Amino acid sequence: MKLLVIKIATSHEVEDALSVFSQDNLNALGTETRNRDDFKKAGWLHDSTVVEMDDIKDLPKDTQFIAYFDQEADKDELVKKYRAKLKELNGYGLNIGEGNIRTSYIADQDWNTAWQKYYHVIDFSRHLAIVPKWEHYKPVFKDQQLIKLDPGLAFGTGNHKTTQLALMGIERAMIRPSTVVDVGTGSGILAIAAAKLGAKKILATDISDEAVTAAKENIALNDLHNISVHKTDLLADVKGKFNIIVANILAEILLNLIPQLDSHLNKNGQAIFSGIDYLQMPKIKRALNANDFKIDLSMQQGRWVGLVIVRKDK
Ligand SMILES: C[S@@+](CC[C@H](N)C(=O)[O-])C[C@H]1O[C@@H](n2cnc3c(N)ncnc32)[C@H](O)[C@@H]1O
Repeated sequence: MKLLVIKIATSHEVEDALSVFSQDNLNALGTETRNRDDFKKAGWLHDSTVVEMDDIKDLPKDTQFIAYFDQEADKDELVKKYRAKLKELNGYGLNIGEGNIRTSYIADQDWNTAWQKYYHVIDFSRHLAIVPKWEHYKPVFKDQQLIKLDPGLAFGTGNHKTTQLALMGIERAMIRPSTVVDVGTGSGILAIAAAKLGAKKILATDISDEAVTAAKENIALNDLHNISVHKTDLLADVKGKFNIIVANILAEILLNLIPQLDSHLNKNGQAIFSGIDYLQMPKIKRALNANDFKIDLSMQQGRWVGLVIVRKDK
């Protein structure tokens, strides 16, 4: 079966009115709105990352309103009714934006799993591959470690450059079985990677309830028993010292973590930072220097910087 899709380029001022009109007067099967502002804020609200606006397909100028109808519905009649409604709303002094209306047909799919087609195996490195839980993958090297993931649960699918820089940092830092704390664990991907690369004991922290739940589910999926998950702000309430501290969070938040490094890192401990926009590097360098740390290795992919950090006297 197919669905008729009507897309209107409009403004946020009329999205509620269009939604009520579609459902109450036109018997739409469903409606959806895509606001430019939501895309901008999404990263900050949910996982503190900057959303790359250029990467978003079909980014609306203001608001894109989408309504879905049965394929048998009269397309021309519906378009006519939407045009009249927009004219009416404009008459009330509301901004209706561009007001362009486009129609198309799409296959009626299982919406709960439709997003799965965007996630595939990431054959990341000699040592690591990230495998969505519904896919099968046979490594070429027998000892390549697989991180099984339900990527729908929280930030940390393995696709983002910042996660990949952090993974590279862990690979470099893990030269012996170590204790690790993963600050801002999201899906748990970095904690799981650390475990698979040979860490002894791992603590994963996150400020968000959703991330804590997601990380626990993904850890269970990988049948790992040496990772504990704790809800907290950075390293607040975390006791003890670690060989490795890894954190993939925005620079503004990493600046608050830097003063906590000394009391949570062993003598030869290393911190791995990712999620730093290259423009924020001077601030990070100043803060590290002021806290007696230095950069041992710097990696960059696009605008994102990842760091391996050690004490100055090392
Ligand atoms: C960019 S995601 C990183 C997820 C995963 N570690 C990865 O590398 O893909 C950042 C995570 O940090 C968490 N976070 C943000 N601020 C935090 C804070 N102050 N303390 C702990 N976690 C925080 C967010 O909830 C989110 O899960």
